[in-house]
Amino acid sequence: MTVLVLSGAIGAGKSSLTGMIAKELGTKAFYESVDDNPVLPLFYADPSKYAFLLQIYFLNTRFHSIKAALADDNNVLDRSIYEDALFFQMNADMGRANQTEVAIYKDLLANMMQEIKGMPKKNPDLLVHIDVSYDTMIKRITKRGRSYEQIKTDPTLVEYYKNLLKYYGPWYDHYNYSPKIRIDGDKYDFVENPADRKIVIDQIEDKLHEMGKL
Ligand SMILES: Nc1ncnc2c1ncn2[C@@H]1O[C@H](COP(=O)(O)OP(=O)(O)OP(=O)(O)O)[C@@H](O)[C@H]1O
Repeated sequence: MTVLVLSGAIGAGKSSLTGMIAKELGTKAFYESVDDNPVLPLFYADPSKYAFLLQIYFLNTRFHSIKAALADDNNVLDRSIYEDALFFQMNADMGRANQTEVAIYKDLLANMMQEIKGMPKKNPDLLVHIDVSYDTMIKRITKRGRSYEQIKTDPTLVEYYKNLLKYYGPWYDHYNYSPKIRIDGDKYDFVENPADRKIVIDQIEDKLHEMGKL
């Protein structure tokens, strides 16, 4: 039983790589559903009003998929629950949530994680983190074209995205729930280039071999 979890900034390619890993390893993919998230467009339009509600929404949906994934056999999840606290902390630091909201969120998250501790598997086996620069992130966000994420429509997102990348470095360094591997998302275009895809998949499989999971 092996559970992999992907992490990385907006547009890093987590969902695409999740599908590729699942296909290669013959495992089941769990996707965060973005397009039917009713709070996300509200949040982008008015972050201060909806930051807390958005976190509660994500916490709930991620808890659903994490429970299903950890109770089942070999799985790949396209986003880790551990990154949500990073997003919320950053939004709070930007003045979009108050300390009471942060405290309630952290308490609820800790309470939910206690429930996971009682499950057969408590943590993922491997975190696959995709590193991207600001330029790559913007290229992918533009290519994908979700209207509310575009910096052309909302120039304040430039600061939001740059800030997010600043939070991701220390977040990855401190992550210690499982072994981890870093993928260079600038160097390897695993979506468009089959040779790059093979290199990335090999890196992940080598890591799993090294861990005795393959
Ligand atoms: N905890 C969170 N707080 C605020 N916004 C979040 C949070 N989690 C995800 N988002 C937002 O949800 C959207 C989707 O995020 P995410 O990075 O998971 O998917 P994605 O952009 O499709 O990634 P990828 O291209 O790597 O698959 C983005 O607009 C992101 O800013």
